[in-house]
Amino acid sequence: MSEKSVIQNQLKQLKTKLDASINARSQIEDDFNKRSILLTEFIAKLSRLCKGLDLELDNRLAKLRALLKKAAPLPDIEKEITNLSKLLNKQASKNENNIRNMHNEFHQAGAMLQKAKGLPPQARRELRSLLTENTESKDALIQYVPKLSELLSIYSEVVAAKDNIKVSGKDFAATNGNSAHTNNIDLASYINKFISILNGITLSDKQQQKLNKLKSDFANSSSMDETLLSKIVEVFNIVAADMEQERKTAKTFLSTLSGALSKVQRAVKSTITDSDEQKELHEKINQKLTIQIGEMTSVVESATSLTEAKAELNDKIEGIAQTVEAKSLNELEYFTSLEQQLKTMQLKVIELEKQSQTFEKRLIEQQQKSMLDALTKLNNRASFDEHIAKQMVRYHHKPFELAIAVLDIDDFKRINDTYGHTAGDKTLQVIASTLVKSLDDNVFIARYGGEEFVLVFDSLSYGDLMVALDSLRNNIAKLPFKFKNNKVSMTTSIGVTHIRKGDNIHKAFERADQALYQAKNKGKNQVIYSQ
Ligand SMILES: Nc1nc2c(ncn2[C@@H]2O[C@H](COP(=O)(O)OP(=O)(O)OP(=O)(O)O)[C@@H](O)[C@H]2O)c(=O)[nH]1
Repeated sequence: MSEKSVIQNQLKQLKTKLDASINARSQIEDDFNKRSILLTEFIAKLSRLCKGLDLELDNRLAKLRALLKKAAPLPDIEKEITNLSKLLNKQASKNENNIRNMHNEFHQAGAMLQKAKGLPPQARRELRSLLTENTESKDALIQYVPKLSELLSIYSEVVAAKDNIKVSGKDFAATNGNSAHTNNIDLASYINKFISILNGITLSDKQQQKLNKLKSDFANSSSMDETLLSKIVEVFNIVAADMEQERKTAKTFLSTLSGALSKVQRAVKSTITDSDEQKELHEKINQKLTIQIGEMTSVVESATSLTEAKAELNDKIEGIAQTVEAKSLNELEYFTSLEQQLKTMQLKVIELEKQSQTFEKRLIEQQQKSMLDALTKLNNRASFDEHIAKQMVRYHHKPFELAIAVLDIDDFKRINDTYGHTAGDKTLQVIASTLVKSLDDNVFIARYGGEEFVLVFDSLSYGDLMVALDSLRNNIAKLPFKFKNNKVSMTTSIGVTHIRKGDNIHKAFERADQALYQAKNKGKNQVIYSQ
């Protein structure tokens, strides 16, 4: 083999090693890309979950997403993640404060009730055990705060009324001899007020069943006795049990979230350290290579004969080959360790994804629940407000046959008074399901409150609307209700109007309500259209 071909051969081998080294390098780059995609996905998920919690948190997450999108340097990303962690902690302590206030409110009201005179012994015992059980502050749900406060104030009102009734009952009895009558009137209004509050509470399925049972027991109570007060205490217990459950779920989720975030933070940090060390090592190897190549050039320049040059060049090429080999080896090690980290991170993201899916599902369920009426399972008033607001926006953008109908059950009070509240509830449920069965799927149906329903039609002209509503009215009138062996028929009055140019929700609703009023005045069981 000639000297030239030996050198060519060695150069060829050298080139193959350099190619391998370039390949390893591009694999590392791919790996970096995969990592940042994972991190981006993670942050996107985090943003979705935290959306609306806090404006600053939303902004910080948006900033982090922007950094990831433009592939900003890792230290910048790490800094932003640290800020985010701090903010999440701040958010958590803000929540804690709210909860602590709520907790104090709960206890103050409880203490006040304990002082109330004439509290039956059983209710007093249960109240005491409720307060003792709840001495520790909870991570309870803020949305229950107003409901609980309302319940508490009603509870105190009932207790106060109980005392007043006793006193005024005596006075009344002295002059009139009819204290029982006064008692019943006050009791009915408290029961109605209390029931309408209970209707606004939506709990988990298990606790909701208990609450519904209590609601009907409560409605059937006829005297301000010990059982009635102990039932109110039971309502507290049920709500408190649901709050406890909610607290546990939220706590687990938040700790998983912050755990996952700190793991990601650690992974990003270790990537930075790794890549810094890697950079240093590469620089050293490159320096060594430059020196070795420089030495090769000076060998060629100072060589006096080809043989001398050949021997020296062989040595130098050997040296360079070893350096390149060391470089590839080092890159391979780095690649393997990165791959390992990537796998770990992938697992963490999968785990987090599962957790966030469960949490998201729960949030959606809760949101849906809060848009449904607990008794009839129809949309509730909040849901109607949201629906009609959207329809009005659509209408003002491009008018269409949008109509609102208000439907009210005739003489409903009679059912409650004659057959009891449970019969009244059952009637509401049967009428609700008749509305669903009688109307097309595209009609929006909601329980507006009490015995009043609201319907939204989005494609019927006057004639078709009146046919649909009259047939609905007829279907309800034909329902074969039977209470305490008596056949009872129920009728409804309906007021309806189309939305006009220049209408707002309030004006249109008022017009439908006026039409309903006319229907009632003209003898009930009819549909009146307002122009
Ligand atoms: N059972 C039951 N009754 C309810 C509920 N919400 C409201 N009510 C009762 O519905 C009745 C409504 O009575 P009124 O407003 O006098 O109306 P009405 O008897 O239907 O009379 P008209 O509307 O004039 O035909 C009251 O007795 C309320 O207590 C509920 O969720 N369940």
